[in-house]
Amino acid sequence: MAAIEAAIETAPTMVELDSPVCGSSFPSTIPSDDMSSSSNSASMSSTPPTTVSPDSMSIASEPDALNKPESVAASSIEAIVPVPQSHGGEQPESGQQTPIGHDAIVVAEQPLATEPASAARPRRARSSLPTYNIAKLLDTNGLGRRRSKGNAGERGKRRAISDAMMADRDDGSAKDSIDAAAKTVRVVTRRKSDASAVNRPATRVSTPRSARISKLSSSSPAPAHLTRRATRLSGAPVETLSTKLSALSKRGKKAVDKALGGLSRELKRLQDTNEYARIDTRPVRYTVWSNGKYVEVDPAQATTSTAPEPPRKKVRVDEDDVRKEQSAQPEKEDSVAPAFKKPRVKKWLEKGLYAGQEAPLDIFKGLTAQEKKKLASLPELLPSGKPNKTFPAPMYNGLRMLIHGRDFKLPFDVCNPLPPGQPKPAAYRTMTKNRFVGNAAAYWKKTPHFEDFASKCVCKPEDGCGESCQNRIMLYECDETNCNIGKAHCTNRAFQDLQERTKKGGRYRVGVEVFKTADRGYGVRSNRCFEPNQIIMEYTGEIITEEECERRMNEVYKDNECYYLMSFDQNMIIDATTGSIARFVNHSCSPNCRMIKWIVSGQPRMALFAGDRPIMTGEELTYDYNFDPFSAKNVQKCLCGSPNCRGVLGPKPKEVKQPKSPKEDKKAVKTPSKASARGSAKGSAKSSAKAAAKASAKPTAKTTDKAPTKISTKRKLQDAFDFDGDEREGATTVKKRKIVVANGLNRTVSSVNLKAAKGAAKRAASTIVRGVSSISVAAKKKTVTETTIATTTRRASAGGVTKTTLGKKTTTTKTKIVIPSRSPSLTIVAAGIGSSSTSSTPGTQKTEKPITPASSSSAKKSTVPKLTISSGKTSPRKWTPSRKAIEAGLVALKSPSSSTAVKAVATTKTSSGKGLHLKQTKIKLVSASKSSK
Ligand SMILES: C[S@@+](CC[C@H](N)C(=O)[O-])C[C@H]1O[C@@H](n2cnc3c(N)ncnc32)[C@H](O)[C@@H]1O
Repeated sequence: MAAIEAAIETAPTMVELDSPVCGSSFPSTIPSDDMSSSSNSASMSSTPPTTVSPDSMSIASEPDALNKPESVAASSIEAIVPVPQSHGGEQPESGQQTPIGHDAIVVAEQPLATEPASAARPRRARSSLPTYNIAKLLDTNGLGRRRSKGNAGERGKRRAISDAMMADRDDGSAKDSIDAAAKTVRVVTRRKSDASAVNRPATRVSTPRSARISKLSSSSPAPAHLTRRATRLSGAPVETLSTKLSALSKRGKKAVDKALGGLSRELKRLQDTNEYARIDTRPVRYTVWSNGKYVEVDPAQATTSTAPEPPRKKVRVDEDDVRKEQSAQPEKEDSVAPAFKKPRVKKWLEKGLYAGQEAPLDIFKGLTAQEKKKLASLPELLPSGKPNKTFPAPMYNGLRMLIHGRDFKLPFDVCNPLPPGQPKPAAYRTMTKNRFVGNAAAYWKKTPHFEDFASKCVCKPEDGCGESCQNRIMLYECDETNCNIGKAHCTNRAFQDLQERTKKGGRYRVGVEVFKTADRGYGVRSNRCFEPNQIIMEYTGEIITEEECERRMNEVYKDNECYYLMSFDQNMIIDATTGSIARFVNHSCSPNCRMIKWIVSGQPRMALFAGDRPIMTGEELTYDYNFDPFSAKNVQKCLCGSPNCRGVLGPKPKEVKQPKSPKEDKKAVKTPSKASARGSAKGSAKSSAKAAAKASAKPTAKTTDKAPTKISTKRKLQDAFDFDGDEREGATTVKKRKIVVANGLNRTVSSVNLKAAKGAAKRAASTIVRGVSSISVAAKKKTVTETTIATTTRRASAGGVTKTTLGKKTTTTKTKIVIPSRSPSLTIVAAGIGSSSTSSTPGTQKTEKPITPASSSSAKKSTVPKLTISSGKTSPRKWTPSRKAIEAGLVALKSPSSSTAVKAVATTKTSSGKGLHLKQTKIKLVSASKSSK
């Protein structure tokens, strides 16, 4: 006690001696306005910093700290400095720092108002505020002083000063003060020393330090605000490094000093700081947010460092499991006391959506026979014999969905990723329904199927008017008048389906859109998916007669680049110049669609159907024009880009009429199609179709035509167009062609006809005129060659044998040529371009170079429908064959290689008008099959 008191008393004395000794002009007091300024002023001082009470400095710089009794800054327990009331007549304000010389700052804190002054002040404390140059006293003024935060800018300066001072010291002024005892003291000082401990040489202290401390604390408890705490947050005084060091023996201190020697001086100085010890002196504030809003927290709670616990995740506990566990618990406890917590068992979903619902006893209940049949054939319902060990499907393998069905739906954008804003063709008049113009209606009424369609099919409900439906085979759409099974079961109502689909409108229901192709003008593409054979859109327009067509070609469309004319029946043409967008569908040699003509409610209608494979969104829709250039001059280069492209908009190779071997002829007689002789009786066509349907249903009908095929025409045609090797493939492959009996469902007319070619070709006196022909005419501005072709497609009633007869009355010189019969669904193109074989001299008439003198047509004009196709302008993508090719083509035309041949009469006339030299070539093709002769 006496020692401590002596130490306290010594301090003022030393201070008094300090100034003259040091010779410094330090002011005894430097009043500071506030804490920060005091801190700064300390930093700005030219005196080297001291390490005395660094914490008090840092704490003093924190205004918050001063307000909190438990966090009041002070030195450590060992550095309890009595606060005198007055010194030199000046009383610093509470909370101000009182500088001690330039180096050390002791925070002068007034005792709390609640504490009595006597208790807060030691007995012998001076009323005036003393100043201590503790650094000087400790001989640590040459060392750096720890600074409060935010004074980094002054570091360099401080270092410089410090170095200078160190140099001074090295010069000897302070040499004497460096001795062995001081070494120890310095170490202690550096490690958070206190003045009293340092000032007293270790040798003078006889009692152990711990004893002294305890004595001190018990005898004169320091005011709470002056008691240094290790952390303001913990509130509990901790044993500091200095106390530990001071308790060490000399040897131990040396060891520690050595161990710390690796640290830089700066770090060593900082070792006693909270920052170094990673102690947060500011409470961490936790904010609470709920539903995106800030929640006010009780300030008392907010100031505490304890963070609110995050909400715990709710753990779902299955009540059954709890009960089970509870019931199982006593048993287990009885047997073996569980040492560890039982691991949780993972739960798996074992049932589907409809778990727990009763399965229908009879899944076929309420279904029609057809539905039952369909359901029974579902592979999902067939017993597999193996237990299902994979994830089970919804209840009963999705039976509910299988029975009731549910449409799969996706947002339209997903199905239709096509970018909008395609360039649209110039405005044109549209027509959603065919319209007869002129005599066309009268013509139509004269056709046999105008009455044929009315007779009913013989299907049963379970058949659903499938492939064996004679209506379907005849390409008659079922309706209430001609269908035996009714709408509920009938599947042969494509046009009605189309109408229902498009009735509400909308892009998806319409399903197609016009777009601009790179090289073929406009085209049509799908903006939805289509199933195989599904109806896509109708080809509508004005139904005109051949004569009307010719007139329009010459008068109305003579300047047009493209004609939208489709031959689809005898003497009738659909002119889609005013019509549906189906007219923009381009040709492809590998098409994904077919253009098929149907009779719907007794009216001729044409529609584009998907092919045998589904169509995806964005695909360009194409069909095979079966484009017959007829003359090499009229050929247009095909730009479809398919691998098997024929190179030109020419006829399909497979459509080359297969000559019949005598064997086949015999077979044909035996086939049921014999009943198809149309001429036998009115309406016999349908009955023959029924017979044909039965025949076609039998798989035996599939035969291979092994007879040598004469394809001279096609080959010559290929030659005419100068096909290269690849393009010849089509011609060579038709050498041996299998003739497969068509099954009748949504097949092209051509395939139907091909099937029919099996037998009844020659006896096809009764003709079902059903030719699907497309017309594409290339126009030329200056010289127009007009080719007139009359087409009659005759199809034998026994499954559709078709004969094509092309004919046109000649006006001038007649040149008869015989052309082998082509596809029944012949597409006729007369793209007459300036023919080199005709003179362009106005007023003169030149007979086109006779191709082959042919026998005159034996076909009766009255029965041969005519199709007039006029050539317009030259297509910009004009195909110009070589002369040799032309010759070859002509040779081809005159090759009567087929038993069923078409005789053509080609006429050429040249006329002029309005400065234009019109050269018209009219070719009349007449069916000249041997049988019909
Ligand atoms: C009925 S139009 C089709 C629509 C036409 N692309 C348009 O822009 O109006 C027939 C014409 O289209 C062109 N065309 C169609 N398919 C073609 C193809 N695969 N290659 C070259 N041109 C084609 C030909 O000029 C042909 O005469």
